[in-house]
Amino acid sequence: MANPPHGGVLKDLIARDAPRRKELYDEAEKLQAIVLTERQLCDLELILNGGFSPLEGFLNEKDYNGVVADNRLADGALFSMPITLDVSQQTIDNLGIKAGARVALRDFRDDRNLAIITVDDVYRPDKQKEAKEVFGGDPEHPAVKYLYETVQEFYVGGKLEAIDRLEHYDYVGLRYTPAELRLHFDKLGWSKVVAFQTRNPMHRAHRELTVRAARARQANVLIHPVVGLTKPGDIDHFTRVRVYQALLPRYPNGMAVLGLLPLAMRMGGPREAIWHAIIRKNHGATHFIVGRDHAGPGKNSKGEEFYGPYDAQYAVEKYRDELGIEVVPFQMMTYLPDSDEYKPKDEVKEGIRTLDISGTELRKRLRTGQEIPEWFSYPEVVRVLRESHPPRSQQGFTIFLTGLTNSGKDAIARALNVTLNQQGGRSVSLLLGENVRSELSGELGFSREDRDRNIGRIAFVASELTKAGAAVIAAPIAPFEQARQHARELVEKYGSFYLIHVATPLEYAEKTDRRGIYAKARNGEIKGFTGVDDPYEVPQKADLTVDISKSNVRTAVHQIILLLEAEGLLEQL
Ligand SMILES: Nc1ncnc2c1ncn2[C@@H]1O[C@H](COP(=O)(O)OS(=O)(=O)O)[C@@H](OP(=O)(O)O)[C@H]1O
Repeated sequence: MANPPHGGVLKDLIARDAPRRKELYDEAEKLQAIVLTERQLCDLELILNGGFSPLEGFLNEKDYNGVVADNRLADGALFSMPITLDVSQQTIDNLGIKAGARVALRDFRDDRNLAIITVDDVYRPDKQKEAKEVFGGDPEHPAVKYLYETVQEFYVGGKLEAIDRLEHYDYVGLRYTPAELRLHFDKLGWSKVVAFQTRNPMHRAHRELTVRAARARQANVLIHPVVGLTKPGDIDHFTRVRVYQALLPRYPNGMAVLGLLPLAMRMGGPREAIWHAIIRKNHGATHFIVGRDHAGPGKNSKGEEFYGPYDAQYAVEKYRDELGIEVVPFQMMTYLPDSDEYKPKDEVKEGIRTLDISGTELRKRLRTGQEIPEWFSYPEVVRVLRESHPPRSQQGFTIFLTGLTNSGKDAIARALNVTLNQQGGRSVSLLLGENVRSELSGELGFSREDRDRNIGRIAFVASELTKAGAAVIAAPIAPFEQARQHARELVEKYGSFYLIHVATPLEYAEKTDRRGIYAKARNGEIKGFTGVDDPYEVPQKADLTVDISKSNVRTAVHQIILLLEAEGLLEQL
């Protein structure tokens, strides 16, 4: 038998309300609806399927206050994370949200009504208190930032009735609800299950750790990775799930099961560890691994940890009797090359050689294509990671040339296009200012606002192409620093961005202008022309500055190629 859920009863609202589904569906069609955000949707899914038992809805003020202050719902039950439905004053007014009202909760992805909330109360949370008590208060903590920057001013509390489950289109077969997982364990005859939480790829150390934890208790393993929302910058869940799938056959004798958890993490360290344990208990696990710095968000900008390395372990220890799931505290595993085995760090005798590869080092090796040794990970796992992290020579990038009309930026862009095509290995996209203007920005003029919009479009296209692995060459005037910076930020989400300032002086650009465009600007035929009667902000930190009046197009292209070469972006021929 699987572990009893938190509070004794699995609050599987989907199953509970199934007989009334049609009735609720029809009612919701006539109700006002709150369209849920991504995080609210994740929370809703785990309320509806019982993953957050004993919750049956979003917290009302009494429960919220108890959870924030004391890790307790109003009835005294242990619960450590405030699960709240935040709305703006405008939404409250528009939808007429007040105590007693029934409001539909809608999925923004497909406009389906998933539940009805009967409103208990609408209240204004003390965000400062929530930030401090729940997350420790550091304004740089991602959940605190989210609380201040994204969460609306009011919370709506109330119980839910379930209309339907959320639709998923990825890894459907691995998305077990708590009830499904419990049934699965029953079918397998598993009575002891050690759950392992992760938001990262798993390697040999994790496999050794989980097998060790299970063997010591004659238990099985639930690999229970988070696929809802994790920390920005984490490896995407698509890649991670392929990693877990590749790792699974490495467990002895079918010891482990893989199930995906649609949780929106808060990176709340100790609070999060208690919450995670409750969630795993609800999914039927009897044991839960809590490692070093469990669910911690790393360091703040001053280099300080948000939590102590073992704060999460102390927190679960404090509530061990009430938790009803045995917490397995774990040290970091380290590799002992002389005996070719993994051991928890605290069990390694002094003087014994150990080897580790940090997350940063791993990312570097993936980026550069450097070897990842077999003692660290399995070849099939590394293969999956390499597919999603091609070496620099196969990654996309954007060369963003900025400068005055006839500065030579277009000639450099065209010549670079030819040079990169000759090199091969990537598709090359050329976004010349005038082409973008005719194909994408036909309705825009040359006011600051329109220019920003134009650069915004170029940045969007460049970032999408960079994501797809292309070499992008953009050559608009882009006279404003802010818009160029925005373009950099957008592209750098997916690849490298290089700002090339074509700093050919105005006099030269004007003197050599065979199209007569400067003449038109001078005699007033074209108004607000950059360099003539409209400003050009000189880039503060260009990656390269070239000047056609002093050298030539060939030299400029060569300099750019050398830059790309030095960055490892060009195939080593
Ligand atoms: N008022 C005014 N100011 C500046 N440029 C003007 C203007 N009117 C038309 N043009 C011609 O439009 C071409 C494309 O400009 P951009 O899209 O690169 O400008 S911006 O980056 O949006 O500011 C640009 O050509 P290239 O510089 O050759 O691309 C200009 O010649």
